[in-house]
Amino acid sequence: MTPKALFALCDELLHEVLRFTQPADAVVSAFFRRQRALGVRERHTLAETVYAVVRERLRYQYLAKSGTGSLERRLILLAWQGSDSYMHAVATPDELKWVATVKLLSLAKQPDNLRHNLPEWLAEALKQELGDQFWPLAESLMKPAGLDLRANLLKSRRDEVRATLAEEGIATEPTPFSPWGLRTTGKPTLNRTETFTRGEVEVQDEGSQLLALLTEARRGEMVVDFCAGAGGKTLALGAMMRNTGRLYAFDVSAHRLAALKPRLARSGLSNVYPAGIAHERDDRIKRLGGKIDRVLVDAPCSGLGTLRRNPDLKWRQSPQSVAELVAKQTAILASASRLLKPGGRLVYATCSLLKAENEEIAAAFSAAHPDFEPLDAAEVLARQNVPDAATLTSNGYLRLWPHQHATDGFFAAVWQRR
Ligand SMILES: C[S@@+](CC[C@H](N)C(=O)[O-])C[C@H]1O[C@@H](n2cnc3c(N)ncnc32)[C@H](O)[C@@H]1O
Repeated sequence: MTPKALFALCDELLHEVLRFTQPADAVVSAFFRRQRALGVRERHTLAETVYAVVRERLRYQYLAKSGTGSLERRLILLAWQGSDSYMHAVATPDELKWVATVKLLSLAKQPDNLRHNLPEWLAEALKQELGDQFWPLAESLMKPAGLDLRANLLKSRRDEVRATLAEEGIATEPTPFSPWGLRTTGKPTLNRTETFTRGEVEVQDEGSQLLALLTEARRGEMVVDFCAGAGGKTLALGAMMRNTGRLYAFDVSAHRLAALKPRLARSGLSNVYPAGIAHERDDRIKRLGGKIDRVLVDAPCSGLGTLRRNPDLKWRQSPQSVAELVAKQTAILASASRLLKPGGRLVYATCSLLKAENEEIAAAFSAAHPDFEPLDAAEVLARQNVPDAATLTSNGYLRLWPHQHATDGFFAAVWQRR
């Protein structure tokens, strides 16, 4: 494809993504499905350029106030992630001069929003929560995330998986906290490796692995993954249970549960029972009331802890959408808790950074449910051989931050039913 044609496609894709009516990853995948002629590198360039604009949208829009041509073209020239030769083939000498000049502008004396690139409501909430840690967090949220993997201990060991991946050209390091985790650099195409097709490894952020560990799920138990989605945590729970007992994977989205099927087949698990539910008070939940040993509620949330991967979420969420999520989270947690037997374990988790979806939900649940005793997440993780577990928690809750722990932002609260 000629540089000019690639720029034209980038313009079209950026225009679609910046409408923010659909998740950016869905828009990008649908676009690539329509543009079959695009090669791997071209796709990479388009996606990375568009994501760079979304990540630092306020800064780029400010810089693009000068210059000529359509706004999309100016944004692409500023954020271009492809080769310089393409840039030189497409941009006029004046445009090249303009890009070089505006990129040197200092934003130090400009309003904060041009540096943190967050909507005002979110920046305010995070500043209140984090104080002087706000800026390190804001900076980390503008960087792309690395890729973490989880070794499937049902099929292999972490060091063995690391060795076979290395043989297949993928270098990894053990993650610092999760005993199953491996961290890669760059973006390797994992699904072409035999280690992956044999089911010995899955993609999973280290933070998600720690959430699964908080359940302490064991052999022979009855366990529910209440909001299982495509089953990232289900697979980890099934392996913790050593493929014994019964693990229900519930979700209201049949479409998401369908994505669990091929992953289950690779994983070697046969103790998982995926089931679509209509809502959190579905009859199936009532029938299982009081019978379950462990329940993980990986609640639907704003996803703001994943801004490194999904930077469009900051432009798609709002105080209104967060308020709606809070109501949903409260209802799901209350309903899911009824599944537990006395002595059973409840874990509520989100990938949100906001107190409203995290500590406030957990505190309200504790106040309304005196029969649930809060457990200290650091003690639970230490029992699961997580090193330095106390550095991962605050006030007894798991609190992971991209700038501190190099994971996505995660929260979890743990209770035991009396
Ligand atoms: C954070 S995602 C789950 C991610 C998944 N646990 C994983 O590890 O890949 C939240 C999920 O909650 C589901 N959900 C939304 N409302 C629900 C409800 N009332 N009951 C159960 N699941 C619900 C969504 O469909 C979504 O898949």
